[in-house]
Amino acid sequence: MRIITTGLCEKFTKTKHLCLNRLHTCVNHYNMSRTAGILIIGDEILKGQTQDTNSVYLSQSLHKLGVNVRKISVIGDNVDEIAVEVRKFSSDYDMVLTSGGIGPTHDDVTLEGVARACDVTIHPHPTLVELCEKYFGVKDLNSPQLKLAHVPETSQLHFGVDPVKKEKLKFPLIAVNNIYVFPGIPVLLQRLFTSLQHLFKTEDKFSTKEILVNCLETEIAEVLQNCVDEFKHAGLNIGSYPDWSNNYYKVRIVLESLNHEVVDAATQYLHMRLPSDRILLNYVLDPVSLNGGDINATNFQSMLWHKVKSSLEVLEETLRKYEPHEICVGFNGGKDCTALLHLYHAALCRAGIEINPTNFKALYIKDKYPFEEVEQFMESSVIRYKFHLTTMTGDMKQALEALKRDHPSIKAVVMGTRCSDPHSMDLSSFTMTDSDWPRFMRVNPLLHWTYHDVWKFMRKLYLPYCVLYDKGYTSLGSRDKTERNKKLLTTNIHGSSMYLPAYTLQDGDLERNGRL
Ligand SMILES: Cc1cc2nc3c(=O)[nH]c(=O)nc-3n(C[C@H](O)[C@H](O)[C@H](O)COP(=O)(O)O)c2cc1C
Ligand SMILES: Nc1ncnc2c1ncn2[C@@H]1O[C@H](COP(=O)(O)OP(=O)(O)OP(=O)(O)O)[C@@H](O)[C@H]1O
Ligand SMILES: [Co+2]
Ligand SMILES: [K+]
Ligand SMILES: [Mg+2]
Repeated sequence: MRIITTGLCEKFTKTKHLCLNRLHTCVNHYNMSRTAGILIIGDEILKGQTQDTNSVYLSQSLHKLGVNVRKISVIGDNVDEIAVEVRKFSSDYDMVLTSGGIGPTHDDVTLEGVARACDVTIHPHPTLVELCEKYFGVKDLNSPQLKLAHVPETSQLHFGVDPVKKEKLKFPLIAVNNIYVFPGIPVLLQRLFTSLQHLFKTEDKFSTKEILVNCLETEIAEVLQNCVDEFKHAGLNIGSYPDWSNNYYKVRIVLESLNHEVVDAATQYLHMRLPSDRILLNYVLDPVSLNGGDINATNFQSMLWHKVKSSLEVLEETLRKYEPHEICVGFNGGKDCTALLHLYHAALCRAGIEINPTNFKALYIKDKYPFEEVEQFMESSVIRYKFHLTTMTGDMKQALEALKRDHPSIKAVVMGTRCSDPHSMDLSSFTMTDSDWPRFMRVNPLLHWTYHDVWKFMRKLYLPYCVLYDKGYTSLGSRDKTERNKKLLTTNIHGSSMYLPAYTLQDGDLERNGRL
């Protein structure tokens, strides 16, 4: 390997360093980027009374600007502790960003801490005094209003310009050496940061690639370690993040470097060594935003496409017969209504109906012992699809009576019932409820779908579904009356028993095996 030792890397003039030839990669390029430390200050955060969002905002924003955030620290409103931490951060990192503690009350001591860290005193800054006097109409230097004008002697004031309105902001960001003192109020902090990005911006940009794998972390740890070793001089950062809630992958591998060639090479390295059938290549992060555009002939085998088309026709007919606010989807987090919900959303989009909680409604009849996982999934579905969920409790008939009474505009319930469900053989696409039931039109677009059709549809489109279906459940009722399907019980390579996911069930007729 040829080693260039002459001169400085064109990108990094900070330190003289070696460049390894092949990838033109600098030893520890990654670690040589501009570094930052973030200090979150406030007793309320340590007590858990306020949730800190500023560190998330700052670290994301700095990362986008090519800054390597090395540490986030949370400390209380204590001058000594602030001074110690600021001093350490200031010498350890290229820049320090603090949040909080610059208000007018006794517990706002950040600027005092910063002054002490820099061995300077606090004084009233003429520009700030003038600003505060104008803003608050108070002239007394000892007033709380003018406390805001007392800053470390060597402070620099940075006046930002609103990137949209192009107006100069009223209050500046206070900086002492490499320490930037932000207010704790998130909107103020964000406004200041966006208006002063140039202070933090670097020449660098992180290049990032993701590999999603459907393996356990234990199964890929060795390959990842080999990759780390292989690229250890190339300035590569690899993260492995398990996701327990995703239905399609178990681990997200993130590769990152300031040199995109390193990321490309490492990605290729991993693609060659990870089990290829476990790597997700076309994962769709947000199937909902496709507005049903993914529901087309190319995505499905012809038999299933035929059924999908018929179901959409039933939904189109429903939308001709009823106003959107007269329709709701019977949604209990089960697999059939999850597929249905997506189809109905697509039908609304295709009909040019705006997606909002008035036009898109669902009904949940909650029984006494719901699975927590089901309810979590339902909550995330509400956010994902932006529908209004009406929740009714009690026995199903009573709940439907209450629905009639409390929501008289609802005339039709779209359901995920299939012919193979109990008592469902003779249903049609449009069947009124039985005479001894509260009267609603039951719309059944999925009647002719099989168990496997539902899974093929959902998994092809990467629709999220309730995690219980990945843990051996194949049909869901209440918690006290639902078990995993024994047909999915198997033994893993280490000899312990485990359940396979619902979509692997061979015989669809056995889907209700776990229903007691
Ligand atoms: C909106 C709605 C209308 C229903 N109408 C009837 C009905 O008319 N006759 C009936 O026997 N069951 C009716 N049911 C009950 C369902 O057929 C079924 O028993 C129930 O959804 C429980 O299904 P599961 O056993 O698969 O969980 C209705 C359910 C809902 C949500
Ligand atoms: N408690 C409920 N609240 C609202 N709708 C319901 C409820 N129970 C059933 N439904 C409607 O009836 C349909 C048929 O119920 P079923 O339990 O067979 O299907 P699922 O819950 O979608 O899936 P799974 O068969 O896996 O449980 C559902 O798809 C849904 O539209
Ligand atoms: Co170099
Ligand atoms: K990890
Ligand atoms: Mg169910």
